[in-house]
Amino acid sequence: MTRAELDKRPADVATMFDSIADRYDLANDVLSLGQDRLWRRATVRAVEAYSGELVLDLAAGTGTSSESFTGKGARVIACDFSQGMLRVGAERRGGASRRGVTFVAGDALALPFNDETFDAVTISFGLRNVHDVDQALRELHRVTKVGGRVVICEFSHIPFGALDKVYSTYLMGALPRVARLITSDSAAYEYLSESIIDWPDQPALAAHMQEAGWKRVAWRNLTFGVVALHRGFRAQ
Ligand SMILES: C[S@@+](CC[C@H](N)C(=O)[O-])C[C@H]1O[C@@H](n2cnc3c(N)ncnc32)[C@H](O)[C@@H]1O
Repeated sequence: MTRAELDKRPADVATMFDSIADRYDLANDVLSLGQDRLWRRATVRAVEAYSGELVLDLAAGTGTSSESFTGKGARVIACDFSQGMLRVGAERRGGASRRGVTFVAGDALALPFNDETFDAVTISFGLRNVHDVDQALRELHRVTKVGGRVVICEFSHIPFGALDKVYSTYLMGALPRVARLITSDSAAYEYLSESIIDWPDQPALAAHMQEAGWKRVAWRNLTFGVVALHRGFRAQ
């Protein structure tokens, strides 16, 4: 069985993602009923990276989203601590540095970048898996230039009781069973469901961001709040 527990020990999380790396993107499409593509497009629009800008895509995994940030000429550093996810990403692109995206191994809790390096930092479906969320938010703030922005795309909570109940039933019942058919590893997806249910809601995550130093924090819900996009700015 390959799964992390909710204490999210870094070695367990990295091993779990190593083990599902090959079929990770296919599983996303199926389990989200294709919604993941809409969520990724919304994230790219929120980051709005322009030519000459440098973007950090943290917990980039196989780099599924990373290349879309280069659309207007920005360069992207895709950083992750799972060697398996990085390997699959680099193999698919024919190298670790291609078409404006460079893969770099690194831990969100101690990023291998100087202060004020990036114009924009973003993390999609990664923050929930990090052992110390507040430390990761501080590290993202540290490596962002003054005036730069953060965009966090993460599973969240549906603010309507009845709909949230239906969604929780899907998460705990059907999702791990379908995932087993695709990845032969339902354990990693049981962790996914539990970690989503355990994750702070939209206002609580915004409060964590403010504590880490981010200003003008705001969010918007996607697919009724299944996913939320949080944004903030570095002021000093
Ligand atoms: C669900 S995947 C998301 C991948 C990608 N961002 C996407 O949207 O498909 C979560 C990723 O977070 C990475 N991760 C978790 N904790 C991390 C940490 N402390 N430092 C760097 N990456 C981490 C995992 O290795 C995994 O690739």
